[in-house]
Amino acid sequence: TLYESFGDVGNTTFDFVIVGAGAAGSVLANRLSANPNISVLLLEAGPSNAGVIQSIVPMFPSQLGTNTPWDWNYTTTTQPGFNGRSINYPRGHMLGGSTSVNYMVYTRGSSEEWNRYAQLSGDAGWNWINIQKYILRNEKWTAPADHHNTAGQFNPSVHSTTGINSVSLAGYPHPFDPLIIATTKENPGQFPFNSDMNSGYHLGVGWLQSTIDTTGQRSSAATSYLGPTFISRPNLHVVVNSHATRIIQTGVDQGKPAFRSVELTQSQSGPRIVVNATKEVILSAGSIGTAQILLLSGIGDQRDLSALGIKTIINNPSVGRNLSDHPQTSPVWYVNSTGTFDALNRDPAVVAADLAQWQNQTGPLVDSPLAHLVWSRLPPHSFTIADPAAGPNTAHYEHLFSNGWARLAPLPAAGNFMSIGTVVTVPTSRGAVTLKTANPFDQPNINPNFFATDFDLSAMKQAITAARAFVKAKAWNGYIIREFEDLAAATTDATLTTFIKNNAGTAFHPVGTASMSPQNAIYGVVDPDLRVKGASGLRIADASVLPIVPSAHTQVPVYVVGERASDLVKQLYSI
Ligand SMILES: Cc1cc2nc3c(=O)[nH]c(=O)nc-3n(C[C@H](O)[C@H](O)[C@H](O)COP(=O)(O)OP(=O)(O)OC[C@H]3O[C@@H](n4cnc5c(N)ncnc54)[C@H](O)[C@@H]3O)c2cc1C
Repeated sequence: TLYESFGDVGNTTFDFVIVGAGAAGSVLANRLSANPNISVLLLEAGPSNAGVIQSIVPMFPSQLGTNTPWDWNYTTTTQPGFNGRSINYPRGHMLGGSTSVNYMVYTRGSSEEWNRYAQLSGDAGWNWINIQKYILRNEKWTAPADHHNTAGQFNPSVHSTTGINSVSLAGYPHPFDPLIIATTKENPGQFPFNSDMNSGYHLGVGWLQSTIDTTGQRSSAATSYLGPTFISRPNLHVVVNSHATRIIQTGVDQGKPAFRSVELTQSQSGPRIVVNATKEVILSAGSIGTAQILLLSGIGDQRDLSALGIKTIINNPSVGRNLSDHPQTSPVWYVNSTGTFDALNRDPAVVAADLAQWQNQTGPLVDSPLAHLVWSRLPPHSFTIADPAAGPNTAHYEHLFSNGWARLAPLPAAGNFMSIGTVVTVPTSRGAVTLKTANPFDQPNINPNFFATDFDLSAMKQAITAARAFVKAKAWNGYIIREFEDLAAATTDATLTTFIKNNAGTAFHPVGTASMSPQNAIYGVVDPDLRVKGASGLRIADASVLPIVPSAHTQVPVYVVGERASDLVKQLYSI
């Protein structure tokens, strides 16, 4: 049942209390409440997703960001690697969390990535073979909105049609689709075609798969795992506009502090309410939210906490540290086409016409602003550090094609564009989330520490050079007019560095602030079963537990975390 007001729930004790209704929290709420004898409270700080058209229409994620009620409106600390800029750092603030605001790219990562998670956590349960069942439970492969012939655009044998979260190929063609495919034929050495990058082998150029359903609507954790048949369960209580301010020690179990209470409020100045879990509290507030709640609750680096007057209950310096995220830049080209989505961003009449088509499940709005993806490796001798990729078949960088101007900076008044989002997917820089104050409503300090290492900047330069090589293929003659001015000015190593530092931002994939580590490791925040080290009754399931950012967009990995966490909890309590 969905509640706007906590007072309507009529109870303060549940089997499980889950904080955060994002990619992982929604999965746990669904899977644990499948047993009608188990009561679950799911707290979400943001509003409901119901009727939010900007979230439902796949083409509109750029309307869900900073200065909207659906974003946390975070900014980073000043980033030396970005010429001292501080950037907006979007995180979803609504039911479904960031899956309600994201760009819907569906990528599982390489098999090597998961095998590395198994190695880093000391638990084979996280390896590629063993997580397959969670991928299959999550994914519901569906026909794209235009029902075009998809033969050769994906490999049906690696997909599931029986899961819960819709995934499809693009439902509207882009003018450059044939040019991208022609490039893979012209230059298969550098840009080989990959018929399905979600098979465990992701290198190459492939058709984009997105969490969009067959009617051309976003499929999020809210529309799938918290869809009408699930959210109406009487034993599942979902309360929106509920900000968890801290977790509270409730006793000591076998020498460990137990945390089975959560304090929340429905407005900054409103009363604080305490809710209790008879079994567990599960934090799923994301890489920023979970770290902040732990620190506010006295779980963190004692030196930092005492400086803010917070009593330390578990002294663990790993909390909030080890933040890793993907840096991204957007090289842009002028193109000889009126079939880009730039007109949509200039002319309200085009928006109205496209929306009318979308109501009939057709037209350009049934897709996200992204198209094909390319996953590539740097040449073997182009870097001197140990290979930061999970293995020889894991990409160092990614290209994302967009059929228009895809920068956050304002669209120029004239011109048609193509963007190639360029992402370093194995960054070696590490940052941190720390508290600014002890007030739960003050933003924490968020420092992704972008381009803190030479490798990360060098990889970005090489990735942009590769994007330029891609559009040099003959297939693009007559389509590409020229590079956008700032890219065209980046002709030397120094000017390319300036271009990158002035333009780079986040690819929105922070992880690692409550990392899992082997059972007895003295670093890390959770054990491989995702229980908080040194605590009782407290688990974490969200992006924060991933020890390294995967060479992938992160929603699928986090859905897997949610599914596996659900299994581990159900097994432990025989439910
Ligand atoms: C703009 C954007 C674009 C992205 N694009 C893609 C993409 O195309 N493909 C992809 O795979 N991934 C993408 N991602 C990343 C992906 O969505 C996230 O990795 C994933 O959703 C993380 O899941 P999570 O459960 O850790 O956190 P979230 O999904 O962010 O959920 C956390 C939830 O906890 C709530 N919360 C936080 N603090 C509190 C509190 N104190 N009290 C109560 N509730 C709280 C939040 O409001 C939120 O609902 C994108 C993310 C963003 C922001």
